[in-house]
Amino acid sequence: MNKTLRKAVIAGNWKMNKNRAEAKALITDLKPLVADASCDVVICVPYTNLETALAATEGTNIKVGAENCHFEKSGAFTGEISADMLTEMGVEYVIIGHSERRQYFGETDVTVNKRTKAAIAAGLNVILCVGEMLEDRENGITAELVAMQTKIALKDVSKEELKQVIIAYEPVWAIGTGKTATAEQANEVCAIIRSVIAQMYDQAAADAMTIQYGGSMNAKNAEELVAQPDVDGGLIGGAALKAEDFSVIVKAASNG
Ligand SMILES: O=C(CO)COP(=O)(O)O
Repeated sequence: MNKTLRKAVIAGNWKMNKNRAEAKALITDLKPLVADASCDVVICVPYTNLETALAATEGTNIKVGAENCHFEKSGAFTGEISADMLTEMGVEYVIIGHSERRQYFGETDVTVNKRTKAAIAAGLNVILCVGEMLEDRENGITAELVAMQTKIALKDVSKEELKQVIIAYEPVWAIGTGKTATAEQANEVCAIIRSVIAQMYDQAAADAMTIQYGGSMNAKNAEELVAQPDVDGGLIGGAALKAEDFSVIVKAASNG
């Protein structure tokens, strides 16, 4: 399996953090620090910061993403945002199926699949999140669960469309807890996801698939994680809110 076949992607997930002034300041600090990155750099920000982030990153190597989108094109869906609304603004990425959406907002594998397909159809790049809860890991069903999440999320997504998808493996027990998966654990599950892609599509598609790790990745542990053969970068929460820390992770992925 040749890691050089795919590009590492470091994506920040700001979650529900930063007002517009803070967003602008963070991006201003970040720009020079990641300007020479050889991996892709993405920041996924709250809807209210998208316009600010797009303006602040113009002409740079930093791409902008949203943290979710709805599966319908328009209609009576109070509080939702469609994929077309995002692309119209110039947004290029969207996170779909984050565990916080699944845990707190009733997101299911089926709605993750619908949102993934809608985002792809609109031309967005999808960061598709999968990952087990601590209980699942303790019950020894991590591989089965993550395989199922991946298969349902990608139902009816063609091999061509798959090029618009990045998968983020985020063990729920490692998110925001300071408890990182070991490099071996992260690599093991990323490799399982890759084998699911090989089964669903083919080996070439699996080899080309960017699979990130996410969950308490920080400036200290990033290097070891992104050096793993099946880990192609990361989806970063807390550490993405600090320009210096995020840039250290970007540098680690540029070398890894
Ligand atoms: O959920 C995450 C990224 O989507 C990870 O969050 P933390 O890096 O804060 O653990």
